Amino acid sequence: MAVFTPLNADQVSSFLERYDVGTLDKLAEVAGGTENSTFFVTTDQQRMVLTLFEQGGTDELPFFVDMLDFLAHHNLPVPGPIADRSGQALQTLADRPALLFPRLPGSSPEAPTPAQCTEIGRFMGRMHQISHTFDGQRGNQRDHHWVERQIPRVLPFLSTDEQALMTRYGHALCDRFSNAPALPQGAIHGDLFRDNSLFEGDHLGGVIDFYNGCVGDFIYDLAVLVNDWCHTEDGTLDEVRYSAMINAYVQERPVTDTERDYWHDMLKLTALRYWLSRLLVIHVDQPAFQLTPKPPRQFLDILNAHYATRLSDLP
Ligand SMILES: Nc1ncnc2c1ncn2[C@@H]1O[C@H](COP(=O)(O)OP(=O)(O)O)[C@@H](O)[C@H]1O
Ligand SMILES: N[C@@H](CCOP(=O)(O)O)C(=O)O
Repeated sequence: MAVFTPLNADQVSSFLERYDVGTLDKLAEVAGGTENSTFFVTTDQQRMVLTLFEQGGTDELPFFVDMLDFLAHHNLPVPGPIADRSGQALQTLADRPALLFPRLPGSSPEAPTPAQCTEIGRFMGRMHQISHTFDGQRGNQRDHHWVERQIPRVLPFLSTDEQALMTRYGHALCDRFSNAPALPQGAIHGDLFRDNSLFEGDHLGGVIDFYNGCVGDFIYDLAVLVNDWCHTEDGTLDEVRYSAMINAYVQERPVTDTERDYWHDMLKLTALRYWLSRLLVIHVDQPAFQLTPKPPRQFLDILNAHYATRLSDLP
């Protein structure tokens, strides 16, 4: 997908005059964006990314700015938004809210190595370890309450077998989490798929796309990570990647007994969350822009894999 709102070099040059970042050398549209318009901006001083926000709900942008600032100040490899000369990060450009970020190095892994799984597990453990002190407020918009509300919206589009599975799994999981004690919480990424990470070899260059970021259950974040990073093409789960990831995670943030108790159901709940969100994009809440939809089936396979084979417990 190309950008939704094109910009020319004059517009960006005068935009950059608000900042202390040098003068424009090169402007390039980023083809891979799915929700926003993204540009690589290079000046005589630095490499940056400019994002124009195309979706509604921009009143939540200050939360994302605060969260990224917080994480960047704790030396995590995330793009802390660049502020203008008056200290303001959030701007307007071409009638869209706009943010300028440092451009982080690397590319997203397709088949992560165990060493990359160790790195990303360590990143998430460190992020969670510090993030219980983050005081921003935004609840998890894709938790079990959301799952429960969305199930009836997609059922009409499923086969009889899939309807039965979604109803059975959905009710069991939502029931379990509705009656759960409070799980440890803090700032979480909420969508740390491989395509939101950048690696140079086995070194983590950075983590991007925090727009599902919120204050939520730490093991929700970890389960999203495991489901995307540790499944193979045929939907089976790779124990080598999994062990590398969770062992690195618990070295940074030890988990509690309650988290261990809920872990396997959290893996299932988050698989169901993506089966649902991908179905919604195709059948119910089609985006304003034409996108190539991601396959919902992948997450049904992961969900079934969790019911068929229990991964090892959290250390
Ligand atoms: N800070 C960054 N550093 C390097 N590349 C980035 C950065 N932010 C975004 N990108 C690149 O831009 C692409 C689209 O950005 P993303 O925030 O994921 O947009 P969208 O929300 O539209 O999917 C990413 O896949 C990545 O290649
Ligand atoms: N990583 C997700 C896309 C983002 O999820 P959403 O619920 O914010 O649409 C995926 O691969 O489906």
